[in-house]
Amino acid sequence: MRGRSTEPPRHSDRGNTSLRRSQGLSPASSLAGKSRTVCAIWQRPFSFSAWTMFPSVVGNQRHICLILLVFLVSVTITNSQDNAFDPDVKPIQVGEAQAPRYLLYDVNPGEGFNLRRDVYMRIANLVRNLNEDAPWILVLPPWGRLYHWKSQHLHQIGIPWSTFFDLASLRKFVPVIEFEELLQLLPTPVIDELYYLQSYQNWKEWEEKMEIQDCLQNPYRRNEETGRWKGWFFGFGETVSAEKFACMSVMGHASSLKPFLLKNTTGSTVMIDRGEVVLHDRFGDTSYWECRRSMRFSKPLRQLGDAFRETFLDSTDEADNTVLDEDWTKMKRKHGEAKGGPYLAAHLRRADFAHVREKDVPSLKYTAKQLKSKLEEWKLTKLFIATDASSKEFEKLKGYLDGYEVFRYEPPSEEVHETYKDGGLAIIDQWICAHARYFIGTRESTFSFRIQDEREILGFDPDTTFNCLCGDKKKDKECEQPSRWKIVY
Ligand SMILES: C[C@@H]1O[C@H](OP(=O)(O)OP(=O)(O)OC[C@H]2O[C@@H](n3cnc4c(=O)[nH]c(N)nc43)[C@H](O)[C@@H]2O)[C@@H](O)[C@H](O)[C@@H]1O
Repeated sequence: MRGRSTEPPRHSDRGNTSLRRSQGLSPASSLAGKSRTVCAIWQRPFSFSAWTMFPSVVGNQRHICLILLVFLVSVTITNSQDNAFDPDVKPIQVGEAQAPRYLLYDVNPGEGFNLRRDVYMRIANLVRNLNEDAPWILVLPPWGRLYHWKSQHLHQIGIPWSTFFDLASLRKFVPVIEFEELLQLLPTPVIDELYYLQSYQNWKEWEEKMEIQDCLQNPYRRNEETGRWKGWFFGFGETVSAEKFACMSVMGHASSLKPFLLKNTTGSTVMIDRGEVVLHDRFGDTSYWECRRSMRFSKPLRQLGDAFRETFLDSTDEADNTVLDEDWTKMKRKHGEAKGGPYLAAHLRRADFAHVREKDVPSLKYTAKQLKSKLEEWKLTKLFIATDASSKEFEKLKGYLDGYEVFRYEPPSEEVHETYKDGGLAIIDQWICAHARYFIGTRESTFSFRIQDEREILGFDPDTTFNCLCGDKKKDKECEQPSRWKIVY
């Protein structure tokens, strides 16, 4: 299967053309809210302050409400008529709002943080697509049990998304809630339907298809007493279970699950595990980038990164032209607008990566040689290194970089590490790399890819972003540089 341990090919283009659409909830779901608003205004006397500012409008209030109501009903009916995949869907009647349904997902336990972020984008686009027809809410899978999070003294399970990301920003793309919020809403901690995705075996030609089949593997177990299915459930497996379970073979894009979810499931909570099996609907289009832009890091993490930049790297947003608009939907930068702080940043992925992708990861000595050459070219003396290398390796690398100021992020207190965990420190590393005058990453690492995205959002010249270190053996050959996946609005 493509795209398991590494990011999927960045060229997925087959898919549902209906993905290009305006933002926000579907007409159906927004109708539920809008109809309530309309009725509230209808019943309200003329004291409603915004309206009283415009007497002529207030005078026609009832007429406007009536027109709005007729318009909203017709929009809903038109949309339901457009619904090609399910003729049975009934148009929603005013005052009869559909309850939202909840989509949960999980990813192969072996995957790292930044590949998981990529899977979030596939599922978020699916949920956005679902919302064109019915109100669905995406349930954010708590973070935990990640192979790369090595700090044993920290409890790193069941971490809510708000620790790492700004939920208000995510919600400007698609409705989301934390898993623990969902548990508070449910009468019992039971997920109605659970589908374990798997790839088709021995396929010859790629075609979009799916079917319920025997499980090739299954990490869930049926409890004979209750008949319910038990499993990891983001570390909440002691209490959480699923009512129904099936394995589903899939070959397709994330939104290929839409008709299945709308027509073949009835539960109010539906979970798909192994979300990485489905591909991006489209890689690199406007919708992809909107979702990516909505994945703002949480403010405290950004502030910690900014404080480090200012203290050690003489870097501030004002001086570097990297001022962030708090509302991502309003932020649109041109390439080259961002200048970046007076330092060079490198992401040096080592640990397991150095074994799995031996040819792409240079030795420390050759890394230093490449970095020195870039520092000279850019006339910079400060170097920030984000790395999962051990302290011993880092000191060795520093030894090769004599004459330069070399920095690595250290949390200002143990409390910061305890609060934001290994995942938070990695995000701060990414944030600092994203603000450098010049960035060079590790080939094929999704950690480096996400830094490249961030720099595209900030408006850097792509020449300063899409660069990677070369393996030792590539010294004399041409070293392939990363594809330039530029932002589109
Ligand atoms: C070999 C493969 O590599 C793939 O990793 P790759 O794409 O680089 O990137 P990720 O999927 O993020 O996984 C690498 C993890 O290692 C840590 N890490 C890597 N580089 C740094 C760094 O510079 N600073 C800090 N603080 N932490 C770092 C961090 O926890 C990060 O999420 C994995 O997704 C696959 O599961 C597999 O392990």
